[in-house]
Amino acid sequence: MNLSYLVQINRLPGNEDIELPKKMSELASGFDLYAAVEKEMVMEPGTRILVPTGFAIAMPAGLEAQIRPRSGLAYKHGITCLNTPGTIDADYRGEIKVLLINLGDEPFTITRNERIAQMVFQEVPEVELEQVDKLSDTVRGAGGFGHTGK
Ligand SMILES: O=c1ccn([C@H]2C[C@H](O)[C@@H](COP(=O)(O)OP(=O)(O)OP(=O)(O)O)O2)c(=O)[nH]1
Repeated sequence: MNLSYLVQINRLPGNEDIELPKKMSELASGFDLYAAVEKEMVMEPGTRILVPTGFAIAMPAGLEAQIRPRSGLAYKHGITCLNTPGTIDADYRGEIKVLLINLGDEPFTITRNERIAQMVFQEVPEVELEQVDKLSDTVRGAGGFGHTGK
C-alpha cells in the first residue's frame, strides 16, 4: 500500500484568512476543517446547515476524502455531520462543504475559522461489477440484521 500521496489544495477567493486544513497532532488521521462562514452562524436545535470551508482539492485517482465529525463537538454540543462520512470524490473540484446537524438541546453558534469537522483520506480499490445468475454459498447465507442474536 502506498502510504504517501500529494493532494493539491486551492484556497478559494475571499478566504485568505481561513486556515487551510490542518493535522493537530503528528499522527492524526484527519485534517481539521475550518468554517468559512461569514462571521457566525447560529444552529438551532434540530437544524442542519451546509458549512463552506473556503477551499477545493484535487487528489490522485484511487483516493477519496471522508468528512467526519469532531468527537468533542458531538459529545459536548450534539453537533455532528448528517451524512457522515461525507464522500469527496477524486474528480470533484468544487468547494468542500460540511453538512452539520445540531442534535443537541441548545442553539450552537459557529464562528468564522472554527474547527467544525475533519477530513480523512482513504484509498478506494478499483472495482468492476460482474453480473452473475448465482452467488457462492456461505454459512451466513442471507442472514443479517441481527440474525446471530443480541
Ligand atoms: O460532505 C460532503 C459530501 C459531498 N461533497 C461534495 C464532494 C462530492 O464529490 C460531491 C458529491 O457528493 P455525493 O456523491 O455524496 O452527493 P450526491 O448527492 O450523490 O450528489 P452528486 O449527484 O453531485 O454526486 O459533493 C462535499 O463537499 N461534502
